[in-house]
Amino acid sequence: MPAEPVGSLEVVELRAGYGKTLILDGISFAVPTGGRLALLGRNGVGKTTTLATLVGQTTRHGGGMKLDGVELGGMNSSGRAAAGLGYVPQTRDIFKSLTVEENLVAGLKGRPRSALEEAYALFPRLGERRRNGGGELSGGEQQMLSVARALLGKPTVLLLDEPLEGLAPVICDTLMAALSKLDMTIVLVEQQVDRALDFADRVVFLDRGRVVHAGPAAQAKADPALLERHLGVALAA
Ligand SMILES: Nc1ncnc2c1ncn2[C@@H]1O[C@H](COP(=O)(O)OP(=O)(O)OP(=O)(O)O)[C@@H](O)[C@H]1O
Repeated sequence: MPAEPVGSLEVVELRAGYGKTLILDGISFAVPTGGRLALLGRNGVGKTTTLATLVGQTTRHGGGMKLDGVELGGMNSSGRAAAGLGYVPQTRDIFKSLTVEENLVAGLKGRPRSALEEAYALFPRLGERRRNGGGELSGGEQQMLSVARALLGKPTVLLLDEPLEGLAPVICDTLMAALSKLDMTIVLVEQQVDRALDFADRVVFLDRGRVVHAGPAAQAKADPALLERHLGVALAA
């Protein structure tokens, strides 16, 4: 019997924020199993808040979010991770005082140590640096470590918050090439709009906590007026 498809995400009329402050004002979107969604918008429109809400780090005021049909709203963060959500926050929260390998072990979640080879296969650089401290790594290496650690938990949906921030173009290339090999559902928040639209199959634009456009990524990339309207930028020709 074929395995059940897993990793479908559905967000319905989600309202959430920080304490009483409402930031997300009824957002809805869906990502099918294996889909790649770019979540874009100007600064401060609620992209990080959307990912943080999915993993249970904000106050939910209404609406819901389902992973493979199971409502996540009532679960705490570790329950959501166990349900299949992987999260790579903007802060790249690796342990700087631990080695690369120790950081990865912290992401194993009960899996055998041999699973570390998956991380080293995806990012050979981490294998070379396995005995270095997290604090000794370059920004790009720290980001690789942050992504690799999230992947070791075997998520079915990976949430990535601005993974390319502050990285040199050649490192961005390496990271995006590795992410492109992943066979899972991905939601990507990213300021590098052209790279995000190349990576994703669909895009959602947010503005002030609402969805203002949803559609195919390629179509958005070919529509400078749309990008200008929702991002205030035009892509280089
Ligand atoms: N911990 C917090 N407490 C209160 N308000 C917050 C908190 N974090 C973010 N906000 C506010 O929520 C709004 C949305 O912020 P969010 O970080 O989700 O935006 P964003 O679209 O990810 O923008 P950016 O690209 O700047 O990260 C902003 O007005 C921000 O000031």
